Amino acid sequence: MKKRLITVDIIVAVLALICVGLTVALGLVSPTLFLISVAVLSVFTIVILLNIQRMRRLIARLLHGAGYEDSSTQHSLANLAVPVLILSGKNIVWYNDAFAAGVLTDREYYLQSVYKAIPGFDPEKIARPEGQPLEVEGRLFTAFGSGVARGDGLFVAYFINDTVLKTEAMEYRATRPAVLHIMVDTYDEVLKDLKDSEKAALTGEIDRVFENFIDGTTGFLLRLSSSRYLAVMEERHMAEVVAGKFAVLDRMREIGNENGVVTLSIGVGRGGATFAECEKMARAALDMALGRGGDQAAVRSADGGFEFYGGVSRSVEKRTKVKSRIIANALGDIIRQSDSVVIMGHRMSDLDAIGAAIGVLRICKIFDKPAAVAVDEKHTLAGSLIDRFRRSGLGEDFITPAEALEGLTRRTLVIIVDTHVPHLLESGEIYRAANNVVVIDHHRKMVGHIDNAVIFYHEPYASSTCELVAELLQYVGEREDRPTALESEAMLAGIMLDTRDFVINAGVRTFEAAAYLRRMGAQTQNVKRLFAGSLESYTSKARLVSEAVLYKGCAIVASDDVPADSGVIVPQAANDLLSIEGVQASFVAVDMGGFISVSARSLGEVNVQVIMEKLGGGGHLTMAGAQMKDVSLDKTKVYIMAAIDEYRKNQAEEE
Ligand SMILES: Nc1ncnc2c1ncn2[C@@H]1O[C@H](COP(=O)(O)O[C@H]2[C@@H](O)[C@H](n3cnc4c(N)ncnc43)O[C@@H]2COP(=O)(O)O)[C@@H](O)[C@H]1O
Ligand SMILES: [Mn+2]
Repeated sequence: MKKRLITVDIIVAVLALICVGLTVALGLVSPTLFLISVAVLSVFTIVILLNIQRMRRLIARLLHGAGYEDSSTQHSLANLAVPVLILSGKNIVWYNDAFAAGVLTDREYYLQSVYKAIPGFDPEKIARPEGQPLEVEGRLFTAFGSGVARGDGLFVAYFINDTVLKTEAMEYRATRPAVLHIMVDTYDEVLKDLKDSEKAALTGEIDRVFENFIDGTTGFLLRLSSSRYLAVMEERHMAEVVAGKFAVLDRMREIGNENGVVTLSIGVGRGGATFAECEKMARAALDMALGRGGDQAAVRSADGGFEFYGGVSRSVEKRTKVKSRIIANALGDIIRQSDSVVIMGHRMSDLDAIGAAIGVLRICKIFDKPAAVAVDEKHTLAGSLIDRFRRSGLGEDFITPAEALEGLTRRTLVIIVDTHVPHLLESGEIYRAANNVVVIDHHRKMVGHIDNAVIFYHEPYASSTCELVAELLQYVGEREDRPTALESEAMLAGIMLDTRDFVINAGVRTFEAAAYLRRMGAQTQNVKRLFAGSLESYTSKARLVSEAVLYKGCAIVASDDVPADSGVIVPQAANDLLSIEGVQASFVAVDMGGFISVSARSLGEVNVQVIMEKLGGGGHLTMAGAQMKDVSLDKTKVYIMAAIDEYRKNQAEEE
């Protein structure tokens, strides 16, 4: 077909050249005849131009073959109510009346390029079983076709007008419900000690922000209590709220007084099949937002995934001693009802995990229950603490996970400390084999957390798990049931680790817990000794610190120059880097042989949790980490820098 087109083009060009040549020759022989022939030529050209569409149609008929004319195929396609188009290569050579009336309606398109006539037209996509969605003249079609997708063969395309179906489907999706559970985190704090008129002015400001938030939508917002709201909005508006990264969090944070700023926690359920399902998802999402420290939005989608927005401010301590007392009573009851207790922390346990486990062990001893701490002593960062207990004749308190598993019965209680996600446990097998599980943890809520615990004591506002356990100890047993000095020092070590010696996250309750442990005989100099390392590890740590480069207020180290058993020197180097002037956050990445481990720290101005989440890790605002497989150190450094870039960009936008 292409060849035929070229032949026609050549013949037309040759004839035109002959005409021009003859006219010129005539002009040389007779100027009068020349003028006549020019006039005839002009009239001829005008006639051709006036009939160009008819000629195109004629040529098109010639091109798609005389055999096709008047054929039964042609008649069946011509009369078909479905718009049909025939192409030769990229050129439109035929279409039926339904196509002219319903697809390209403005003029004729014979011998025109289909790509110009129908932008986006793709023969390969059209030939797929699901066809190609196309928009032509404001109408929506799905085009199906067959034939030679490219080249010079014939290609037949059918156009199904599904404008109504698609617009209604879009409208259906855009009007799906999204449910939002909203909590004003700091309501009581900011209103504390205010005069009635001041309270009215401040709550008026809060209401105005909420009104502006919902007014731009077709949804509604209901106040459930002074600090709790429920909103329902259409998916089209929810998508805008998400695209705007929940700007309402920032608007609200602009309100405040000397007591603090107003922060929100928002849980969103979207994509559920019913209102009830979305509401349930929203509740779970709010739980997650609060569990991560508040001042953020958590969005739960139908596939069970979470997305988080915000979370830039420091969390406000929101705990009550009443809750501690209730938990202590409930824990006492369940320990009493069990035959034995196994306590375990997270993998690569540290002083907070083992310190808290030792505290819980004391609670079990108060109730006279056989109990032990399951720990993998080959992979622990709390070796100095466990050794100290062994040297004091208390080695039997520590057993291997395999031994614990062997002794597990239906009535064994498993108490998990310092983590709340199954994949970080010292032993997933012990957890899975347990009938009764209790969780005590202070980490920000993570996706996929343990959901079958009889007691889930989760306090993201606590500095450490040891702080929580030290409080529980004060409410169990009789007056004389007290932790020993050795146990108190173990718990104080956990608090000092997670607060970096009371610098980070140390609230009133932290100091109260520390004071209690001091009263129980804990000596800080003994605790400090648990942190002491060898000269070799000190030198390695100093080397790591010296390799730091500064980038956008952050110190970054990427090194393979660490001893095989580098243990605590990596997090310690990250801690030390924060003492350098101008460093707001530190990131130390090392090759652990098989994977890259990153320790990230900040003093609170930078949320390292958000940055580490971009690398697949997590943690807290001031202390986070990530582990990466199949990636080089250099690449890790690039990823860290990119995550810092994005964080700084978001920070700048929020300011
Ligand atoms: N992949 C991850 N997902 C979620 N959360 C993660 C992930 N990887 C790490 N995290 C959390 O991030 C923080 C920080 O972890 P880190 O490894 O950098 O630091 C922990 C210990 O290695 C470190 N540590 C232990 N002993 C000492 C010591 N003697 N001196 C200094 N530092 C030490 O302290 C961190 C303790 O963290 P904790 O268990 O959370 O209390 C951490 O939360 C990870 O869970
Ligand atoms: Mn820990």
